[in-house]
Amino acid sequence: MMDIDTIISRLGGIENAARITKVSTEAIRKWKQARAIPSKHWATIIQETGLTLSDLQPNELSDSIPHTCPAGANAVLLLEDGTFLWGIGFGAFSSKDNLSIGEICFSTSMTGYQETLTDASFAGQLITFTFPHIGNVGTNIDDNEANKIVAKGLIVKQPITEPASWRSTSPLQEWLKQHHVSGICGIDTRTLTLRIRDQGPQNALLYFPEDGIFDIPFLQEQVKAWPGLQGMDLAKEVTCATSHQWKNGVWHWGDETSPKPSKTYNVVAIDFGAKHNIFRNLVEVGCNLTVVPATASAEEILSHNPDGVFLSNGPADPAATAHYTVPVLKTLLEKRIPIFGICLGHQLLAHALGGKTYKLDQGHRGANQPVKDLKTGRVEITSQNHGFAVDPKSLPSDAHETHINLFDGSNEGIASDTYPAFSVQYHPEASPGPTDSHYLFQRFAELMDQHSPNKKQ
Ligand SMILES: NC(=O)CC[C@H](N)C(=O)O
Repeated sequence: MMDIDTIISRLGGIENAARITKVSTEAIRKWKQARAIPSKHWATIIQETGLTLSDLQPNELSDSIPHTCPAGANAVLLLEDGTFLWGIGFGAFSSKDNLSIGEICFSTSMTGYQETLTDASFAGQLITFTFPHIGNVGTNIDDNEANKIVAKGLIVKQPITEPASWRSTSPLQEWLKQHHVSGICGIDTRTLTLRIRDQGPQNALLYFPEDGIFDIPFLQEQVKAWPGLQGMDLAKEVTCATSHQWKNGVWHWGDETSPKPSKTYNVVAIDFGAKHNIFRNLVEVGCNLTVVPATASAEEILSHNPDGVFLSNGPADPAATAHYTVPVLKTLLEKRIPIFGICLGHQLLAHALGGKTYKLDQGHRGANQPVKDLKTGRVEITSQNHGFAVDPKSLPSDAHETHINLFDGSNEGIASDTYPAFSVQYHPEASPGPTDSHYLFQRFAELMDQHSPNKKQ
């Protein structure tokens, strides 16, 4: 780790440092005194001194509390357990009024960082990727799963490089800036991941101040005071404002028009923070989609004469969202409307059937989770992003477990024996991830073929 005196001498002393950074010698003396350099000067200093990230970043977890920012770092990641990680910030600067605070989680996906950052299920969470190179292909206008970045912050190992893709329309750090989201690099993400794995989910705060001033006691207070995801309903914050139609199907290489499905179904999708690729896949199997807000009443949903209802993925604690959705879902079940749920939708269906959910010690986030279909014995490699799970023992006798996770045996799917309703914990739409489970969209179409209330009329 290089200290501030060495950096100033590398720049050729105070006079030269002032000339290179275009600030007064007075200001350089203040930096020396405070042992901190404001963030906006780092790019120039790195360029002029030829310093590398490893010269600047301690790159180890520290439980002791350094009250001054080490020279070279300009951003910090604080964990609730007292861990400090100094690093180099990118994307938007932080502000004290709008902190990047939430639960820290890791994703093992090697691709699809843009889809992950825009997946609304990540509301209230900071994401660290176990894959060290994030940002290599920039960002583009097609790979969004929502209209904005929903994750609270991004934590990566390597600095973001120039985008190497013909599809890129904006480098990752610029795109983050446009969406007012901060990132930090130079972090030992392996050690960080082990800490999250071993100690379980906890609060974290990423701080990248423009003025280089770190009010550590304030930041520590904030990270401790954040209430945590348990008991939190964030679906209301990420759902759509009003009902609307969804028309786009899956994007086919070189052709933006999907083949016309032979049958069509009237489907109402309840949006708890839905990923766009789920809707595209539903259109692909013939669904005419009406998307309604998370708080839509049963009357409103039924007024669309649905052949089926889809329950989307979404953020935070299903038990909190269940308070206002279970009465609606119970009405739909009683009316024998075919129901298909994904992730949060799966957990809400379990609640409506009388089951319970709990917080996992270790969430599943990545594109490599093996799931076994208990009926066929077939194993699917799935894309996942969840921190809560359905307790299969809590299910009533007329509902059964259909899929399990082969990493930890947790529940991955349920079906009702009384009602035409089934759901999965994982993400058959992938985006990012493998497409082994696409058949589930077809299964929903078949359920509507058999049980649509409109068929009987
Ligand atoms: N992707 C999702 O829908 C996540 C569901 C829920 N928020 C969980 O973390 O378990």
